[in-house]
Amino acid sequence: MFSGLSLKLKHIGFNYALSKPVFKGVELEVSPGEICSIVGPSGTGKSTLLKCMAGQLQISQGEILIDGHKLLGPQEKLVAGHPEIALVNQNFEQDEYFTVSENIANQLHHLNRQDRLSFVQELLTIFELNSVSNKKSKKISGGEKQRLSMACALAKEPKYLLLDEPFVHFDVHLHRKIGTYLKELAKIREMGVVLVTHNGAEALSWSNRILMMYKGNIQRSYTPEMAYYKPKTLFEGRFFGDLNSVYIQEKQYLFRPNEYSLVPENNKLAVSVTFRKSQFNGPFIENYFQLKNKNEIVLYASTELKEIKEIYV
Ligand SMILES: Nc1ncnc2c1ncn2[C@@H]1O[C@H](COP(=O)(O)OP(=O)(O)OP(=O)(O)O)[C@@H](O)[C@H]1O
Repeated sequence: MFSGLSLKLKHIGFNYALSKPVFKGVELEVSPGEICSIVGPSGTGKSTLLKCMAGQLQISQGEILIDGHKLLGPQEKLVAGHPEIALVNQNFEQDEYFTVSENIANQLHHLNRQDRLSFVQELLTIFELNSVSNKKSKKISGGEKQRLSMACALAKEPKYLLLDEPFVHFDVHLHRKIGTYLKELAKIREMGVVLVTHNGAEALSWSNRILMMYKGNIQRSYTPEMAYYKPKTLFEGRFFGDLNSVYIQEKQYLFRPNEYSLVPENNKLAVSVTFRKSQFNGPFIENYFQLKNKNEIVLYASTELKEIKEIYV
């Protein structure tokens, strides 16, 4: 499918000094052009895994291969990291005494002057940094620093881009714009992207593949459609939005708030419900119902479903 090159984790493990392993035996392969998201509970090791993949932390077992070559850890080389791998996290690594434009341009020495100027301008525009382009980067806001950090990482034209919650300060419009840009760029440049996020919607709309990490390893690999509509458990499915659970004859059925019918349908099972409340949510109304066992479910609809006593799932 791709050119055969990849960022490959072979059975890697890591522990902070004197602590028990954060993870053990992690296997992962990211191909050029692929966007792969990692989701999972807080403290499970997602950020640590990205730092290992960037060559910033020394793994305790296994190996990491970048396009077939071993990635050296910080104990094995003078300057930690790899020129083909860029990591964007909350530690913004900009030179505070350079302006925003200069910070971006400083990553572009591989280009000639004309291409450098036009790429700087493209990134300033995409990341909406034009109005602060001449400000020293120590004088810009937290959100602007985050955008600059991402612009600088993209300016390096890395083969692999590792993003750790890079969009937390972005508003809805910028979030969508940058996500779309990133997707196009990954495809055009054949850049492999690993995105760690708590935002399930982000993972669903941008990724080719979603990895679920918990209990010290990657437990599941899903397509976005499978992660949303075919989660293995309630625990996993809830990372991607509301998920209902009902028991019919002691068997659990999981379904999304848009996966129901109000009229009997072949192969669908009836569930008795009692309307509780509704809540406006922009494009739809959330209708909350109680089940016989007192558990709650939520259904999305264009109207209030006050009169409904039975649904089919
Ligand atoms: N510098 C450190 N020294 C010691 N332990 C650490 C250090 N950084 C993280 N940890 C521990 O390693 C484990 C994994 O942390 P990590 O930040 O990788 O998790 P995470 O899945 O990214 O969490 P979150 O989703 O909350 O950001 C946690 O138990 C954390 O407390």
